[in-house]
Amino acid sequence: MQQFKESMLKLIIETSTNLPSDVRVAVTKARLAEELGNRSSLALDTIAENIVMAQEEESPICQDTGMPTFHIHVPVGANQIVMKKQILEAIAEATKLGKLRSNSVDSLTGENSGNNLGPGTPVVHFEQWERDDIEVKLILKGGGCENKNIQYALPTELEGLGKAGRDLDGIRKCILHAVYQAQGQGCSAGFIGVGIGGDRTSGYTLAKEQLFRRVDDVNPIADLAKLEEYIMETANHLGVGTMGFGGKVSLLGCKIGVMNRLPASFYVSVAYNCWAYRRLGVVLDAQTGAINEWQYKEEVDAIDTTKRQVEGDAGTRTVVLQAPITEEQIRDLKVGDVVILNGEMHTGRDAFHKYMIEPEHTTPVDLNGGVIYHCGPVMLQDETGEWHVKAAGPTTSSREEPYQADIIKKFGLRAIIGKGGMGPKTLKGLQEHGAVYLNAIGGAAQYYARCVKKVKGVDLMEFGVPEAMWHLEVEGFAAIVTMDSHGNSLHAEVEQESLNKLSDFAAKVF
Ligand SMILES: O=C(O)C[C@H](O)C(=O)O
Ligand code: SF4
Repeated sequence: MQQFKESMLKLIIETSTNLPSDVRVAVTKARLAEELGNRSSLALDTIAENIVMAQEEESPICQDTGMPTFHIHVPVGANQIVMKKQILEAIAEATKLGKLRSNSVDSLTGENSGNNLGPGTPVVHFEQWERDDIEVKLILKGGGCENKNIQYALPTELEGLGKAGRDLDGIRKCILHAVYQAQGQGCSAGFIGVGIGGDRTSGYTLAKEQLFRRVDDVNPIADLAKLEEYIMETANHLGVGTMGFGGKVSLLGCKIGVMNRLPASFYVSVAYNCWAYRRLGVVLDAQTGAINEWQYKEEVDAIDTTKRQVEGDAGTRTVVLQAPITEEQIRDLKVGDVVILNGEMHTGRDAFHKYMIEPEHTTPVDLNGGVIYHCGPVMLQDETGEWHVKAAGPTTSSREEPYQADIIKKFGLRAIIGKGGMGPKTLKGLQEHGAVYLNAIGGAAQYYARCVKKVKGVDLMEFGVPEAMWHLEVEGFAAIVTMDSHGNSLHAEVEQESLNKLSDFAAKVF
């Protein structure tokens, strides 16, 4: 097993940087299906470019490299203790190389372990089988889409769909609702794994196991094959679109599994995975640990990175801004404008907002007219001590909803960049204080990393790398105004429209 650790390191790096072939095919299909010239198609262009960049640079597709979860099949008698130890070493090594973000945080103290190791991280499941080789599958599922997982207990009442009973039709309603409630926050268009039955824990496990199925397989259970097909067709009528921008494609894959349940419980558990659906597998020689075969890696057509939309399509206006920004410049912006940002921006996410809301705390730099980017980047420090951005896409903004309006006021911010949109309190704050919300393309971590020309410094490092306040000099950072200073929110609009469409599917189908 002398090559096992090296094989695991290869698997981790490939999974983080090189999207599986079936997922690439699904993204390409989405680009062809989306209406040319709309915002979702623009976002898909960026996603396609990002996928290719990540592979070329061997850098993380998305900065959130997720919870590394291994599913391993071993022959009887294989030494699982040694394998687990080497997996942990490979995880720490991949983190040091900037292929994984340090993502393991002490839930009580908030301390980041720095190497992706800690209680519960990574997740490693072993199972024995009768073959004499080893199979290791790995999924890197990020936190934003994990937050959009949902578990239903039937019977229940669902907004837009009414009663969902303990039958196939009730299950159908739960799954449609799951896609609706995710909106763009889990970086749609996503993939869902569904677990019917089990208990609260095994139901979710079953749902997550579905994510190891191939996007193009056909469910062996006829009823579920029919349901999967129905969901794929119907969910794409909800109009959520890529990033929740509205559009024809909201779902890229749906896989449903079933297990028995207790008489009193009927769970439908849904695991939502973003478009950055990073999972690969390898088959290893059990003696040497060498890789004999890769899974989910077929020859497929290269991702076409030709822009399918040109600026100015669909009446899109492009505005170039240099930070710091004036109130007048902000008041001029409307939902739908594309902003190209140059100058300085500062990252600030969960720990930053919670800390800065306290009256006695202030930022180490002047933020008047400034830009806060909801982002937890992957960073590497060179021998001279200089920091470099390895991946830097946006994180889900809605988590900052309780704080954002007050933070805008307290520091005189003019722009907030994130993804998935924010709620009514922030919208009101933007209007009152003359600020704007810009939606960057979730998961496009290489695309945005390229816009960072210099890391000017870092503060609040005690929060750990993803949560620290990074001061970045950017050039050509493109994002779309989705909430303006006049009370308009594209997110509120798309959510309402998709709820209306959801109610079109309330009638019994199965
Ligand atoms: O933690 C992150 O960087 C992003 C997260 O996966 C999210 O989708 O919000
Ligand atoms: S930022 Fe988006 S693409 Fe990245 S892990 Fe989170 S949900 Fe997935």
